[in-house]
Amino acid sequence: MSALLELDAISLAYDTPQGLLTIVNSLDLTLERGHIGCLLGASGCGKTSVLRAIAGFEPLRAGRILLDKQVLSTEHKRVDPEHRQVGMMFQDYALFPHLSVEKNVAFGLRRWEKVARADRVASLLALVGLEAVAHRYPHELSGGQQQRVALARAMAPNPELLLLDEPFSNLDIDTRERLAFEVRDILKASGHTALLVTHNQAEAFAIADRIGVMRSGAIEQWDTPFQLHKHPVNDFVADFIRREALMTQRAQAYLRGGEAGEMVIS
Ligand SMILES: Nc1ncnc2c1ncn2[C@@H]1O[C@H](COP(=O)(O)OP(=O)(O)OP(=O)(O)O)[C@@H](O)[C@H]1O
Repeated sequence: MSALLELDAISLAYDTPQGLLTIVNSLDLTLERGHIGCLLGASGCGKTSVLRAIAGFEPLRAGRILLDKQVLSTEHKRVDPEHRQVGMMFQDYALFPHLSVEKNVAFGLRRWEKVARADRVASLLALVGLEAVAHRYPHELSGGQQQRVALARAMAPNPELLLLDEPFSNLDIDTRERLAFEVRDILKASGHTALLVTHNQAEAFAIADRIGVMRSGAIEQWDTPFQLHKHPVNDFVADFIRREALMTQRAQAYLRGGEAGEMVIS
């Protein structure tokens, strides 16, 4: 395995009327190619800011962001979002209401040759199980279907890295975890590397190969779900993980699979 995404001591801050507000201070993270990473933490700890910085929407105050060894951001340099090979799926899905499912997915492929574009859209719709609704409009879909359109649209140009901001937050609680497993299967089937943020532990444990537990702009532990559960590095991580011990049976089954990440239903 090789590192695809590297955050090397990144710092982020916002200009506010009260002065410069530092949100993230010297954060490190390495995500392997083909892995699904997840930033997990309470509201306001800086998860979305980190995602936006990786997408190129926020400047760095210090540190470096590298994708496949290419420097995307430093304090002095910022590659434009559209030139980063990074796809982002937003919390509200941001689907185009006047475009059909098919056309939403094809949106980022406008420069592709017609036949190649149609093939790509068809294979993505098959992957996310939406062939039957290809001609419907977003308002004619369930929340889960809309989420899968948004995922297919983000995956369409085949970005090196997918960023997913609270991808399940608009769905009801019963649907969330099921879809987290479904999205994991889709990402694994397509071989995509992805980083998502959530404040929901069951979702994180359902989907991720690596989870970063965040507190106040820092990652306390970046590890496998199994290690986080069994060997938290400090009291904060231990409390955080145990506090949400109401994880569903499927997440627990995934954990029982240990390091291999296989689901063990017992
Ligand atoms: N443009 C901005 N200007 C000033 N402060 C901001 C800005 N964007 C975010 N913040 C602040 O930065 C902190 C981190 O915000 P961020 O959205 O990254 O956190 P988060 O962990 O993703 O939270 P949530 O789970 O609620 O989305 C918060 O205190 C937020 O109020």
